[in-house]
Amino acid sequence: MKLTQIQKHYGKQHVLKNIDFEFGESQIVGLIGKNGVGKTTLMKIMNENIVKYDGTFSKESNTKVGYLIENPKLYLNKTGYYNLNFFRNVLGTQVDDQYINQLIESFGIKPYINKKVKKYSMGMKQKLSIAVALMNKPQYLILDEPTNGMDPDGSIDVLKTLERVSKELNIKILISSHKLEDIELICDRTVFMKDGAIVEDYNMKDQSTDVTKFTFVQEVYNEALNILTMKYKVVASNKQESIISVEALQDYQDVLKELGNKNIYPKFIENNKTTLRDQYFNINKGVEA
Ligand SMILES: Nc1ncnc2c1ncn2[C@@H]1O[C@H](COP(=O)(O)OP(=O)(O)OP(=O)(O)O)[C@@H](O)[C@H]1O
Repeated sequence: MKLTQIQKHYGKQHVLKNIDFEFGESQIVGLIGKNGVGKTTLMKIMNENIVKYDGTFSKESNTKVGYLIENPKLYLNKTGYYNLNFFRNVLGTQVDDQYINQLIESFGIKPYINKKVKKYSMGMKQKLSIAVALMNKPQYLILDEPTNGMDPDGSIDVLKTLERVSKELNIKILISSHKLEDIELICDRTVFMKDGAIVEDYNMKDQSTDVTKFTFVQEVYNEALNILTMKYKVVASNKQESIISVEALQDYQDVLKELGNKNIYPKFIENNKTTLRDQYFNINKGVEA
């Protein structure tokens, strides 16, 4: 699944600006940003709910996407099992009972699957809604703020369930949130949005590692990123500030040569430690979302 140079306008409002995004190796990607930065719009392009935009969105043939973007549509007067079965029939998917049972196991909803949904807690409803979103056996799942309005315990339960489901069913998940702690808990990569643009792409496995941070002039940023990505492990990249961090380098001779061959000379190079929280506060200038 790949988005290239996506632009979206609503009237005069420029809502998405030059978005490039690909899942790559990551299993769970967090999309973080304040209200109104364009997270939902981006997700609706990925589930093909929005089809009018500039740029390209492509996915491998036969790729299916499950999603939970707007409020879940569950039949509250019916049981959890009825809901799963109903949506299987509505969608006309070919999934068998074994798949439904696997969902029930993976989501840990067996103890109350035969109870009416109106008796469920918010977290239980949310887990059922996400199970419904997987009824088409997708390879990708897109979730817009799945823990919105939940207390911390409920949120952790839903997130840990998602982590398990992602592994057991081998599904890649994109999850938006404005809560940093949600993202830190389960995501292996975080994409930060600000004012309709992706301003940082952060590999969570590399949290707190030593990095070598390059600052460039804006004009060469894209080319510098290409060169560095080919030869080095890019840990974080910030297009807006034209900063690229790679896994710490002992000396800079080789990298300066690589860049110099293309007439690219960094403005600054420094060795640093970086964490998700640092990145987040850097982007939002110390203001919590
Ligand atoms: N259908 C629409 N028509 C006009 N403007 C829209 C429409 N949908 C979204 N917008 C505007 O586009 C901007 C981005 O909205 P979007 O819902 O994508 O942001 P978001 O990051 O998901 O925010 P939130 O966290 O509040 O859901 C907002 O200013 C919003 O008002």
